[in-house]
Amino acid sequence: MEKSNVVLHVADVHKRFGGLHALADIDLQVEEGKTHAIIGPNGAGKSTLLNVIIGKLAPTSGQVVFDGTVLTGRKPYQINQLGIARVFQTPEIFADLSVLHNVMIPALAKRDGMFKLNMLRSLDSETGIRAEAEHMLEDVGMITRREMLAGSLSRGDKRRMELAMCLIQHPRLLLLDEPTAGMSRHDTNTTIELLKKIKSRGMTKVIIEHDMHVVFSLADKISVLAQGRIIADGSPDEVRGNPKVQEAYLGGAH
Ligand SMILES: Nc1ncnc2c1ncn2[C@@H]1O[C@H](COP(=O)(O)OP(=O)(O)OP(=O)(O)O)[C@@H](O)[C@H]1O
Repeated sequence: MEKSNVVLHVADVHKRFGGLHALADIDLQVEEGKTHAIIGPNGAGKSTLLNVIIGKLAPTSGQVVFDGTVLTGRKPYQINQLGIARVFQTPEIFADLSVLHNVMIPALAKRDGMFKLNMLRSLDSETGIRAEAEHMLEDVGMITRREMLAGSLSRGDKRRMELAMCLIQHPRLLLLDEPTAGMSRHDTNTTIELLKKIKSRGMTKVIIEHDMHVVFSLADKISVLAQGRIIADGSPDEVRGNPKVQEAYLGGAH
């Protein structure tokens, strides 16, 4: 029996790419309202695991269960509709549209069941969703940039906009793939504060991150992947003191 506060359960997942066992025996339980970090050296399998969760990759065996619903076999947009949003390592945005319109599109897509091209024509008449998008942009500190073209934003601002694009969907689970990659220390700290603010609202988060400052600032629980296996699982203090983790990092690229 699964504990009732487990909202995401990756159960006995394996993923093979030909002869490569990229994920082996993965059992991961993410509790409601917590921030769960997945860390590990380069090539450990972190992105593969995230892609299995969001339905971009099918596991070779095992399954992913979200709030009692089996995700395995569903398409990424169906998984998104169940309340899982992902902030990508490389933001997926409409470069030629304004920041405000970019944030409105996921809300329209959620309301209508999927993205349709004719949504782009009706953006200006959607006053309710516009107001909500403005609210989200206030939240992420981007309201003054709402009329800028998304393609002209700095990398840090693109990521903030993308976070607003996720938040407007009111996901139950937010997946963050290296949310501070390529950011300056100042932008990284602003993002940490922003993510802490979201945490205080009770949203569950799974975060993949290389920057240990970010991981230890945010995570309630950490799972450490090395060569496709979870080698340690626990609170930040437990993981920090674990000799297997130190060995994996010393032996790896970090
Ligand atoms: N589509 C694929 N086909 C074949 N091998 C793949 C594929 N995707 C990933 N791999 C391999 O699977 C292993 C895990 O890769 P993955 O990208 O999940 O690691 P990661 O922990 O996210 O690494 P990084 O920190 O460098 O992003 C690597 O050896 C990688 O080369």
